[in-house]
Amino acid sequence: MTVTDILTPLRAQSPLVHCITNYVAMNIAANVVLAAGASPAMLHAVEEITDFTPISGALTINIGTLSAPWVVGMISAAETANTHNIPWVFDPVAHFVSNYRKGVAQDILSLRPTILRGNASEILALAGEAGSGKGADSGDAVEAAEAVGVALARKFGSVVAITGPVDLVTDGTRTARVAGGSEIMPQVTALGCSLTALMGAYAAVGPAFDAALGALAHFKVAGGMAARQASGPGSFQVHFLDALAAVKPDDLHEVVVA
Ligand SMILES: Nc1ncnc2c1ncn2[C@@H]1O[C@H](COP(=O)(O)OP(=O)(O)OP(=O)(O)O)[C@@H](O)[C@H]1O
Ligand SMILES: Cc1ncsc1CCO
Ligand SMILES: [Mg+2]
Repeated sequence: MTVTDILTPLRAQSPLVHCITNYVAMNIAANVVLAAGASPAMLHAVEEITDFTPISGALTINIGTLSAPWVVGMISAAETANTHNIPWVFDPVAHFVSNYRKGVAQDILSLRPTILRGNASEILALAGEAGSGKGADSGDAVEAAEAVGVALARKFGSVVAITGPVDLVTDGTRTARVAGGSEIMPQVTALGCSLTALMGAYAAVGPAFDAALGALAHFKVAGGMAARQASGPGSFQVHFLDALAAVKPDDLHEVVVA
């Protein structure tokens, strides 16, 4: 399967991406979206949703550091996106760590995100399967979550992206895998959250499956480039932003393996 070139229109249009994300991810996610070529805005107050979500090219919702007032904003933003046909991406960070978070994740999922993006432990737990996730970090293999990913895609009409050493994306019928990147990537916090934000930018300019695949490939290519320059997780972050900006549309085909 080849990657449809959505990166060219992404950079040409630089879509506005409304990101509701966590305190850990806000800065790096905004920098990732900018480096790739789009325009992020981080806001979550329910009072701003009716003005802001409809003028955005896409919405992303990440529950990494949630609290009750934020949840009201998240639900309102997802409903507003649905009303206005704005694509939105859901990242159910560590939703299995508390009953509260579990319930919030199911409430947001029931609103049928355009794309669901999580690590293998998060995707497994959405279907009630006990995995080995440790907080925000995955303890499960992507392959172990594949069947659940396909079932969730069919149930909610979402494209499901499961990340790890080899990423998997499915719409319930088609499946593609993306290899590459670097073992340093999970050692840098909030890179998955940043990928969710970038997926929003891709979804603003292309169909959901192609958008998810394009964003996954963009991360893997940039991760590989950055790892060749970096001497550890710290310098990796700097090189990763440079690499995201340097990636060319044709580079993305190299990492799609099936
Ligand atoms: N072992 C690995 N080798 C290569 N790439 C990896 C590896 N683990 C993760 N990645 C890549 O790192 C990026 C983030 O995926 P990951 O599964 O770590 O997200 P996450 O657990 O949600 O992260 P976070 O919650 O810290 O934001 C993806 O692009 C993924 O392909
Ligand atoms: C470490 C961490 N804790 C809550 S959100 C987050 C960022 C990675 O998901
Ligand atoms: Mg995550």
